[in-house]
Amino acid sequence: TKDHKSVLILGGGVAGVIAARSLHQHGIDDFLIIEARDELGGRLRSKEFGADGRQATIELGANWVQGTQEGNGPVNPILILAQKHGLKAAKSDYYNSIMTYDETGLVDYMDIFKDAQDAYTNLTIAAGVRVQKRKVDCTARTGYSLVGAKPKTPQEMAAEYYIDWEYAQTPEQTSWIASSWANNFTYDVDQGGFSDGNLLSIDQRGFKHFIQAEAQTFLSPKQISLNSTVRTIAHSGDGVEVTLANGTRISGRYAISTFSLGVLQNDDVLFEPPLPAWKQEAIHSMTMGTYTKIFLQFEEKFWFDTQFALYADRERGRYPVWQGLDLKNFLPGSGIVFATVTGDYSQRIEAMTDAEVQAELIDVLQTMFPNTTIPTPTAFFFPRWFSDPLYRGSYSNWPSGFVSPHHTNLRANVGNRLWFAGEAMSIKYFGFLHGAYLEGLDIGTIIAKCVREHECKSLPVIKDVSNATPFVV
Ligand SMILES: Cc1cc2nc3c(=O)[nH]c(=O)nc-3n(C[C@H](O)[C@H](O)[C@H](O)COP(=O)(O)OP(=O)(O)OC[C@H]3O[C@@H](n4cnc5c(N)ncnc54)[C@H](O)[C@@H]3O)c2cc1C
Repeated sequence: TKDHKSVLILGGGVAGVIAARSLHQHGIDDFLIIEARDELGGRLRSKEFGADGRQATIELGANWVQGTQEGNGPVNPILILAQKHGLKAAKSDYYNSIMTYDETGLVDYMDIFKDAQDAYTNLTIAAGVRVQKRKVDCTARTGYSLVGAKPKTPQEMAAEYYIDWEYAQTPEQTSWIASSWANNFTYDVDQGGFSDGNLLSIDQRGFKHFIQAEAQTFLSPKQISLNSTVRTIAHSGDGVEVTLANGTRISGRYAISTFSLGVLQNDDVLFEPPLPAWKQEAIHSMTMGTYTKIFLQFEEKFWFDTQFALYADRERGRYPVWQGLDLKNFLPGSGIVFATVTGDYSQRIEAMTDAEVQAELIDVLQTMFPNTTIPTPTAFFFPRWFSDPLYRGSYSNWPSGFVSPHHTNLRANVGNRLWFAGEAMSIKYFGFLHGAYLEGLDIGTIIAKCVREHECKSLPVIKDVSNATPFVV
């Protein structure tokens, strides 16, 4: 055993760094962040992309501060950090700076696009009514159908997709109620949200800069162990012992696992003893979505001048959303454009070669721009989040079969010594950076109290998640 610490923080993403900062702020510095990669930031991952001499920093993972602040209302804590550390970001105009395409090229179907937004507003309002009436959750697809939105044409499906791509799963896979509150608590000022504004990081130090700079304000090198992959987490009433891939063992009185839901679901890290049944049920009942950005660089820009473009294919989810970076206020002259796919489509392309995916994208661009001969890109890249054993997807999404007690259990500690934090544990902001931040803050604060007072007050657990009314067959 190499070391003994008061607290082991497993994972150095936003939740891990902010948990560490909470401990520090409460006078506890005897902790160690154990991180598999060679830097802090987790799903804030940037990359130098482009042909030689024409490279730019692109974001493979999180890119937006989603929901900023309106007036003196509640502020997204990520915005505070971004401003504190001078992050360079541009205003993202999702709904106005957009052009629409289909299989015949440029076609204006903004009326359909607006109808889809109205349908989504109706969906969230109807979800609120269900909450008040204590009605059960259903899928967002059920919700859409009940508010009368039944997209059938490629344009209608693409317009609807422009809302659900954020959940990285289809309305069939997504909770009607939870997706609505997730939207409201981040974007809807009338419902206590931050704002409907979004800032896209174009900082050439990478979006990760804000969290790495924050870490530098309080962390010393001896509090971080990089390039250290955790294989097993042994936990008992006395503490936690972690074994790394190289055999090193590190122990702590407490541990906070901030690994993604996907990592917990796929046994990439083993718990000894295995996690209790109530915890496993919660872990496997939430879902991990995948959101994939596919980057292309060309010698010259030949595409739209708006920030976004929507492409309606006959197949729902086939390369529907495009974003240009070669724009004033973004990365002018970069020649970079990227498409986003999500969910099952992400998994599909992860199973293909880069060359195959590139060929499909060129094909779609050729359809969108029939009067241009699409040249060969000078650079091409997309990350494989779903297959990556450090993530197994991009972020969590709440399915309709996942009920509130499941969430209570997902968040709960196991015994007094093993705790959990990270975006998936945030009831209001699951999926988002600010969800990871607020969970790190909360659990770090709880553990600081545990360490100081030698006693821990557990989070609630519901051992048997049961129906209010039994099934009668
Ligand atoms: C493609 C994509 C786009 C996104 N877009 C946005 C966005 O625009 N805005 C937004 O708010 N959110 C966005 N998100 C979500 C946001 O990135 C996450 O919610 C947040 O970064 C999660 O932070 P975390 O600390 O909970 O987890 P993580 O960042 O996953 O931190 C966990 C850490 O554990 C490490 N780890 C994993 N396994 C091991 C192991 N065995 N041993 C040691 N270390 C390990 C990982 O390397 C990681 O650093 C996006 C995510 C992705 C992937």
